[in-house]
Amino acid sequence: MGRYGKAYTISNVILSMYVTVFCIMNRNELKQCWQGDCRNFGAAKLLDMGQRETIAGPTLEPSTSLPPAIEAEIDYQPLVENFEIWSPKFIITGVMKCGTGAAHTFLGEHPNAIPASGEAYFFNKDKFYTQGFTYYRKYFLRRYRDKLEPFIHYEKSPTYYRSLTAPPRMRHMNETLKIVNVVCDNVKRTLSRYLHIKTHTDDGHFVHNHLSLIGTTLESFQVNLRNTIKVFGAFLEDVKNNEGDGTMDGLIKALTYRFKYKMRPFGIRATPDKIELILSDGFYAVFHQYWQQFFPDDQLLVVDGGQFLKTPWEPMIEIQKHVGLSETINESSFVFRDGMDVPCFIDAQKNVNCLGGDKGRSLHKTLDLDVIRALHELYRPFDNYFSQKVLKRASWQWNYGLEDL
Ligand SMILES: Nc1ncnc2c1ncn2[C@@H]1O[C@H](COP(=O)(O)OS(=O)(=O)O)[C@@H](OP(=O)(O)O)[C@H]1O
Repeated sequence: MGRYGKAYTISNVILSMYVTVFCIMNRNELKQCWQGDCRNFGAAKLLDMGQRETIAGPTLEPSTSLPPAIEAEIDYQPLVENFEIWSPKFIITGVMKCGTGAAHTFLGEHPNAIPASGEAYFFNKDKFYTQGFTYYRKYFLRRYRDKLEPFIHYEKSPTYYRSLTAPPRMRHMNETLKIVNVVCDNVKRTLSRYLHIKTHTDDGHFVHNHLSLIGTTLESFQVNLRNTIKVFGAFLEDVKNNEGDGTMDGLIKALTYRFKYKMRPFGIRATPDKIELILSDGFYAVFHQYWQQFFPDDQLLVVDGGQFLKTPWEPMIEIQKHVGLSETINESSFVFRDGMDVPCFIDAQKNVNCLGGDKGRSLHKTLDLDVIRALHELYRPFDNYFSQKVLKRASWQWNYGLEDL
């Protein structure tokens, strides 16, 4: 072989090495790697091929529109072996007290769905996330004899929906993950949340005495709530006019900024009135738009949790379709048992599965009419913005406490 022949062979080898590397990495990965950041190098492909026990993350570029402090907090954990097999394919992310337990329990009756063994709070609590995916995997090791292949794992932790770290961390875990968010009438949610805090403070389950800050009885809670609604309403008006442009759009944008920077009314430290924290948990539009930064709309399902009390098959059919399960659970899967005013699951052998005793606290309690009205007034523009502008669907028919008027 002559001098030119040798040079031709060497340049062909270099070219084919370059083409191979380029095929493994996408254009962005390559560019980043040239610039010295090779964390993303073929990570997803290595995972598919199962070549290493742990792989370096993240598989996706971090979002560009997060405050630097949050970017730093995300701290992606490496994925682990056999991840494709055990990891959840969908997650119920909230909303706390909206019927997430009903969604989780009823889905657990599906022959191809395997629930996690508890609420993991893995993606929003650093003390769990920093233990890595080996720790998270433990939630999915339980064996179910009655489940059929192919099965899919799922998890629910009802406070993921309002977390800054959960969406990017989940996307890092699996960019095709399906999300289910159960929202509900904020007036009933406020009552349920109070009763939840009261029960768990009284039984010593909660370490901090939140109850003393919001009202030790339902009566005193309502006295405080009346005052908070007034002060909070004025605060929101200020934000709308001074930080937004006086419109609802502007208010939502300003609140989104406040959410991302953990300011009042979202940051625990920045919000001295703890009732405001309960109320801002109902600004679903703010949270949902944040999730939209990380997942496409067709992976984000929102259902009305109020339906779990009357027609649970409706949200169940929507959820099964969304996560790719057969529509096994339908109207015939539910029964209203004598003496119980909530639907329970009934299987082919006539076994009945009702939700545990800590669900249904709010069903025989209510708030005073003036409080109900004031809360509806506060939430109506937010709920309408969420349904019409964000989800592009008809308004929710939320009128808790006003049904018979
Ligand atoms: N079928 C059925 N059976 C029992 N309870 C039902 C059902 N469907 C919805 N609900 C309502 O769900 C409320 C609890 O919501 P969550 O499960 O999301 O609560 S939690 O965040 O997990 O603590 C719970 O709120 P409370 O009434 O305040 O307990 C119920 O009203």
